[in-house]
Amino acid sequence: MQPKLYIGIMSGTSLDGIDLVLVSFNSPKLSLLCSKLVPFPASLQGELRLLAEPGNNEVERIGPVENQLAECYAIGVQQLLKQANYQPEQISAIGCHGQTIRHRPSQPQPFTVQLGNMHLLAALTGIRVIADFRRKDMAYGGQGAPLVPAFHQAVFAKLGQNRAVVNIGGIANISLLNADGTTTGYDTGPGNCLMDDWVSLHRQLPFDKDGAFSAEGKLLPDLLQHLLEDNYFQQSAPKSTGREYFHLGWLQQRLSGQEAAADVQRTLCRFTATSIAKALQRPNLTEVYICGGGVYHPLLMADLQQLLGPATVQSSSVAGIEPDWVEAIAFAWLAQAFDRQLPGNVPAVTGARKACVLGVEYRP
Ligand SMILES: Nc1ncnc2c1ncn2[C@@H]1O[C@H](COP(=O)(O)OP(=O)(O)OP(=O)(O)O)[C@@H](O)[C@H]1O
Ligand SMILES: CC(=O)N[C@H]1[C@@H]2OC[C@@H](O2)[C@@H](O)[C@@H]1O[C@H](C)C(=O)O
Repeated sequence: MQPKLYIGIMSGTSLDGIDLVLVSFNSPKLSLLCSKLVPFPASLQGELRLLAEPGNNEVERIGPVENQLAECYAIGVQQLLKQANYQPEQISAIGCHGQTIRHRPSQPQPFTVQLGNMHLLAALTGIRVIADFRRKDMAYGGQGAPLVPAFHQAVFAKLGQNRAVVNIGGIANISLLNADGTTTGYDTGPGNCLMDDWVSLHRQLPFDKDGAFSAEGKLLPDLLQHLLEDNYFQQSAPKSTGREYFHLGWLQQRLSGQEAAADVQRTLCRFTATSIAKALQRPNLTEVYICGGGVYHPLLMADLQQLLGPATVQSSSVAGIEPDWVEAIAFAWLAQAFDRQLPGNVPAVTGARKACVLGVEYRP
């Protein structure tokens, strides 16, 4: 059978830009043909940041931003196809996550919002788009997140071994790929988002490059303890969260104001590592694969290795997938699962009442 080509588009909670991948699926094998990061224009990034904070006359602003997102996604698709030397007619579909601006899975009327005018994306690219992956899972009582565990299971699991995959983006999420073939997982809490907010406040940098700011500070054990006391960490799974919960205000409420800025940064790094490590505690865990931007923070990786040993903590690249592209590949994978009418959610992860085919089709 001819391999099928899919494009995956992910723009995550860090708001650094759009990850695009071109993937060839020749079931059960997949190969990454081309990848690209398209940064957000500063004005769109600013708008998205504001829309992700509740209460800024969002309704009037959402419309234009949805169109601008579609335009940016389409530019990325065109650049990706040019770079890889493919034509739109050769692509089966684009799997597009959209841009999350609100995620409230646990209130009496749960909802999640991913922006992006997917009709416009289909019209601009001439390619079918599969999007709106989260809301069907929610309609069946699920959290609508995390969705990557099904993909992690398909590519990283090995029967007889307890493995874990950890995505450390703005928010961190884990997939536990158990020796018996079952998969569980959830959002563990902040990944890089609080470190990003803190270094931006004190050093006017978008993120703590190579962990330099964290490395200047010392760990504040009382603050670490205080941060870990938040109710989110006591809740049992299924659970998922977002930047509307873990933001700068959340951190500032827990500070005395006497702390040195670098010490807070060091403690935030340990906080992310500890919340992940606590979630992964189990006998006979052998391999932990890390993806997402957190893999480039050396102190975070060292903290994780220290807390999780004797399991090995390594980049997902050792298992054959570059850490920068795991999430975008997952959305290409979810689009091909839609086309094959295969379930995309893992009910044991999201808490949904049933396994569902996820996504909605937008035709050009
Ligand atoms: N060299 C580096 N040193 C330290 N941190 C880095 C480095 N490169 C990337 N990061 C971190 O990774 C983040 C981006 O990660 P990623 O692109 O995985 O997030 P995302 O996909 O937007 O988020 P999410 O998975 O929550 O949707 C940056 O904001 C930064 O904190
Ligand atoms: C609502 C939403 O967009 N959640 C994201 C976010 O970023 C990481 C974590 O929080 C995860 O739950 C999810 O993304 C991945 C792709 C997921 O659904 O698996």
